[in-house]
Amino acid sequence: MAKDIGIDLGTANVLLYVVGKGIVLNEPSVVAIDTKTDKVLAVGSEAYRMVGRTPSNIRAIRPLKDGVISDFDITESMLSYFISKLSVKGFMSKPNIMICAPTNITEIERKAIVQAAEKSGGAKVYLEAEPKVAAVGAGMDIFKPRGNMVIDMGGGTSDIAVLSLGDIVASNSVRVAGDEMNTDIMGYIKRKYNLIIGERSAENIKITIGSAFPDENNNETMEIRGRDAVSGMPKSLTISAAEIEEALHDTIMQIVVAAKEVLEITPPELAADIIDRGIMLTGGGALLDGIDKLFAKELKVPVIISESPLDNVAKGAGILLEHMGTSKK
Ligand SMILES: Nc1ncnc2c1ncn2[C@@H]1O[C@H](COP(=O)(O)OP(=O)(O)OP(=O)(O)O)[C@@H](O)[C@H]1O
Repeated sequence: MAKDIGIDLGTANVLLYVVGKGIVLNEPSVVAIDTKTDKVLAVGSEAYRMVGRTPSNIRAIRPLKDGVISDFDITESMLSYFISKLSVKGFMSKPNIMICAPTNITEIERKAIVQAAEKSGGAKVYLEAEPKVAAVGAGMDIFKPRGNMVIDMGGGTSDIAVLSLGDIVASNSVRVAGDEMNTDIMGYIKRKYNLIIGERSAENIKITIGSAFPDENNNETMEIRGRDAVSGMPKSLTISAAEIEEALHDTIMQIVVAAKEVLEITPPELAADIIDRGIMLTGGGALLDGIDKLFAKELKVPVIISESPLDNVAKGAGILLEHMGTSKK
C-alpha cells in the first residue's frame, strides 16, 4: 500500500510526515551551493551547519527566505532531495503527496512545486493553504459550521485565519515572523553594544531567553559572543531577557495588528465562537515565551498554544490525506 506523504515546505524547516508513521524528516530549509560551478554541495542539516561559516566559493542559501521563493531552482532541488530520501520510487504504489508552501507564491511556482513532487514519485500531488492545514494539525475540527481561529508564526511569514466548514473565512498574512525577530536581535545588539553577531547566534538568543511579554520577575540573562564593530576584535557580554523583549516588541506588535484586522472582518457568529474556543497559536513563534499572554491581553480573547507547534503543518497534511483516503473507500 502506498504511504501518503504530507510536506511542510517551510521557510525555516522542511518536515515530511508519512501516514501511519508520523514525522520522518525534519531539516532546515538550507542548501549549500558551490558558487563557481552552481553545484549543490549539501542540503538540510548539513548545509545549515555551514551558515555563516562558508569560504568565498560556497554559499549557504535559504531558498524560501522571507516567505517567498527567492530561488526557485534551488527550492525544487531541495524538495526533490528530501522526497528522494524516503525512497518513494521503491514504494509498492505511488504515494499521494500534500504540500504546504508559503501562501503568496505565484501560479507558475505552484505548478513547478507540484511537478517537482510528481517527478520525485508522487501520484496525486495537492497544494494546500498553510493556516488551514496547521489548524487541522493542531487538532481543530475545522469542518463543522463553527469559528476556529489560528495564528501560524513561522520563519518568514505569520498567517492568521478564521476557518469554518473546512474553509478560510477571513485571513491575513504578514511577512514578519521568526526571521525578522532574529534580525531585530542582531540590530538591537549592534546599536546598543556595537557588537556584531550572526544569524544563528541571534536565533539561539531568541530561543534561550527570548520573550514577548514584559515580566519583572524574569531575571534570565545570557552570555553572547560576537565581533566588536569598532575594534574588530572578538568580544563577549551578558544580555537580559528584558532587553530581548524590548528588541522584539515592534515586530510582534505587527503580528498582533494583523490578527486584530482579521477579527474586525470576522462575521459576528464566528467571532462569538472564537471567544468561546480561543485562538490557537502554532508555528515555531508559538514557542516564544509569553506570546500567549501578549495575544490574550491585546486581542481580549483566550489563547491556546498548540501541543507541538513546529509539527502541525506536516501532521495536518498527513491527517487530511488520511481523511481523503477514507472517503475514497
Ligand atoms: N523556542 C522558540 N522560541 C521562539 N522562536 C522559535 C522557537 N523555536 C523555533 N522558533 C522559531 O520558529 C521559526 C520556525 O518555525 P516553523 O518551522 O513553524 O516555520 P516554517 O514553517 O519553516 O516557516 P513558514 O511558516 O514561514 O513557511 C524560526 O524562526 C525559529 O527561530
